Amino acid sequence: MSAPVVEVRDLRRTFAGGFEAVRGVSFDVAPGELFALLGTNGAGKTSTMEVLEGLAPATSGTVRVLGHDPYRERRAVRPRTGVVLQEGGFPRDLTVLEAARTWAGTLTAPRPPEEVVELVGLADKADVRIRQLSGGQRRRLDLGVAVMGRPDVLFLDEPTTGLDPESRRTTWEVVRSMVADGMAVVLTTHYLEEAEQLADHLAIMAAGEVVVAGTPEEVVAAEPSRVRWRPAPGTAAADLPVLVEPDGRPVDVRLEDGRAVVRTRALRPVLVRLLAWADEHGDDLEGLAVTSASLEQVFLAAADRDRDGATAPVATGSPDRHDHRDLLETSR
Ligand SMILES: Nc1ncnc2c1ncn2[C@@H]1O[C@H](COP(=O)(O)OP(=O)(O)OP(=O)(O)O)[C@@H](O)[C@H]1O
Repeated sequence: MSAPVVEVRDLRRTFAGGFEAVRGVSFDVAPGELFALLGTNGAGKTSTMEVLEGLAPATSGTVRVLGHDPYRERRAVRPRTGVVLQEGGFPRDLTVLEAARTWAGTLTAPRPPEEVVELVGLADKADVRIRQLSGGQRRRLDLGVAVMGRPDVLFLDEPTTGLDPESRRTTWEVVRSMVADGMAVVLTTHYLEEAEQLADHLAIMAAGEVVVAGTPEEVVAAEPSRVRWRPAPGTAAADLPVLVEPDGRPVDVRLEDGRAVVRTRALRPVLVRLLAWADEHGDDLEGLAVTSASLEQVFLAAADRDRDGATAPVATGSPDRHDHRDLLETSR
């Protein structure tokens, strides 16, 4: 396997005043991989990204980008890194194409500016001045400029916040094509759909720690699916089915707000057993609803842990997955 493009080991970052915003974060990003960093507001995503981008030193721990310390060895890292310029990076009197050409002039082997302008869907705006672009169009120009030098790694801090769905899609297509060409991308986002669509691996941060990490499938599989129904009036907890998972572990079955609720990571076999139990006991399982775990559910559970102040990492590996989102009617 090729060496990781980004290696983060036990990264900590404490701000002046003593606030520890990043508390022992570790992850790797391989070439041609998109890694998404998710988390609630203030979870520490930007504080982490700034260290990766070489804008701030780590307080402790190790960060390597392309084998170098991005802060101390900025010169070695910077030319091979894609950075999205802050808005206003170009004189606003320049047209889109002039700005792209100006930037190309600073690079050793740039993509042709016309190609980049086309790539980010701004071909029809090539001769429009930057001051006349919408905010979303400016963001796309920034992205085009960031990938113009064919960097090995691209850092994107909330690249699609505030973009309309079409601009967001264009951004996704650009990022996808870059990843397909072998670029590594580290992305922070508040859009779970974005992470689900793009990420090879993701980590959810809460209060400065990674609380869940893995492929999107692993992360979702770590959260139990739920089966609910309305039991007959007067049903007590002792009347609920006693179910076991295929490995013999007892299934969590309880009464919640007048509903019977089953939580399991082995949805299919447990559902089969529940239906057999219902047949045997003449129970209609009225209002039966199956909710497969979703990234949103995992995110909300992580946010809850954040609120509770308990951020023990959840290990995810390659669990025996029973993902039947396509087969079952789901309800939230
Ligand atoms: N310069 C600073 N000095 C002190 N505390 C800071 C500083 N910058 C950020 N913080 C704090 O560090 C924590 C993490 O902030 P950070 O911007 O990394 O979060 P985030 O996950 O990117 O959030 P968001 O989703 O809102 O962008 C927050 O509690 C924030 O208030």
